[in-house]
Amino acid sequence: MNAHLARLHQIASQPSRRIIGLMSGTSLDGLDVALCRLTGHGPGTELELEQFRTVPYSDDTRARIRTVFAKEQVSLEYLTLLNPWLGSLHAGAVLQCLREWNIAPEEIDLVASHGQTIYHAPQHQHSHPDFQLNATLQLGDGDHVAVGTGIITLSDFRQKHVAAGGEGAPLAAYGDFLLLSSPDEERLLLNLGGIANFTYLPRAGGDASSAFSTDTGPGNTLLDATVRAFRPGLQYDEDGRLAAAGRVHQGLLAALLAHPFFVAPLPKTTGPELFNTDYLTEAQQRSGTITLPLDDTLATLAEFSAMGVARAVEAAFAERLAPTAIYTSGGGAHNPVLMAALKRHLSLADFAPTDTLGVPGDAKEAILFAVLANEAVAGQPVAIGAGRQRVPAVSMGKISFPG
Ligand SMILES: Nc1ncnc2c1ncn2[C@@H]1O[C@H](COP(=O)(O)OP(=O)(O)OP(=O)(O)O)[C@@H](O)[C@H]1O
Ligand SMILES: CC(=O)N[C@H]1[C@@H]2OC[C@@H](O2)[C@@H](O)[C@@H]1O[C@H](C)C(=O)O
Repeated sequence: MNAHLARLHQIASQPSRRIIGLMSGTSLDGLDVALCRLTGHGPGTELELEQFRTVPYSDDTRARIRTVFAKEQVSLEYLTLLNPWLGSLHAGAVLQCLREWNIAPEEIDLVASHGQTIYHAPQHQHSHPDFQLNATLQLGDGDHVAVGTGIITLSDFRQKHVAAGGEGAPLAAYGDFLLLSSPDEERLLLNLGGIANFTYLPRAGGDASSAFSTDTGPGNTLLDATVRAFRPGLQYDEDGRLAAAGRVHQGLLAALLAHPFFVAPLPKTTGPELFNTDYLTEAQQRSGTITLPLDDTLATLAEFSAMGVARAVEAAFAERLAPTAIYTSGGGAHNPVLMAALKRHLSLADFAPTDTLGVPGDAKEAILFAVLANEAVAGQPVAIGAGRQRVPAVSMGKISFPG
């Protein structure tokens, strides 16, 4: 037997595994590195987050990714070069973290690498009628991560989801279901990243077929892009200070919300391919607000993100009360203006960070991929959302051996 296959067999048979989850989201702030000890698999999975660090991206790395990120037309040569380059960069980041944590690569069982989403093209969003299909592309080749770290690596998690009828996202529901279901309450887990999404979790032991996750629209992506455009040098509106000084412009808000995405059935996904500065400019033109001051624009964009969330929650729970326990994660949870708007629109809910459930919000998505890798080697396809379109019961991740 191939020695790596034998090692993988042994890893799959262990009672627990040490898995490094890697995630780099749409905000391009850096690579999230979560060293997880996962005991068991399936709904009984126990997580111990041993270490977590975000390895910041340099301006050069950000610039390289932005050269192709969410763009319809790019240089194919550049894209080809970026794929192994990012894989090697991510491998280097893993080794750097392991050195800091005083852990040898041999002590790690698996790396679970999401890669960098470069383009997300669900059928409802892309513009090519020749292709009646969903597609999504993540770069950061898994073989490069495996060879660079010497650790068996699972990567490219989203393709199986697409192949089985999903949009390739959000995958959050699969990990949330395994780690965060509670017998005591139904939950909404709200992630406020570049794009916002939520997972609905029925009570543990209840009807798993009703669990699902959906994107709701922009989280921080339009806020960040606007700050970057008006204030070069700033990456985002820290603590929502600029937005807090502004006022919501109802005309611009209505123009921003006038898109079919907000009335499309759940679950659905989106990305900065749609929600970008062109989207904002077009809404400003329609509402005559091109000259609106920056603080008012940001206040309106925060309200827009919150209303996207509120509309998706209303759509999901049109026939009954929505769960009142909402647990937040992602960078937007640190934005008080966004949080205040959410609390106004979902006034019956109690909000708490996922940290109170033992899952630090900033690490949650990196942990998700460690959990998916754990299921792929030791568990079963995660069966949730049955009967709902676009929530296939699959195990995810492609396996790369280091030699
Ligand atoms: N103190 C803060 N005040 C305001 N906004 C903040 C603060 N801290 C983080 N953010 C916001 O959170 C963003 C980073 O969020 P996060 O890391 O969750 O995004 P991501 O993982 O890249 O996104 P996605 O989930 O879409 O992939 C920043 O770009 C910023 O907009
Ligand atoms: C295609 C893609 O990378 N989507 C991301 C993005 O960032 C947030 C939102 O849009 C979510 O759908 C997804 O990531 C998380 C980890 C998910 O799949 O659940």
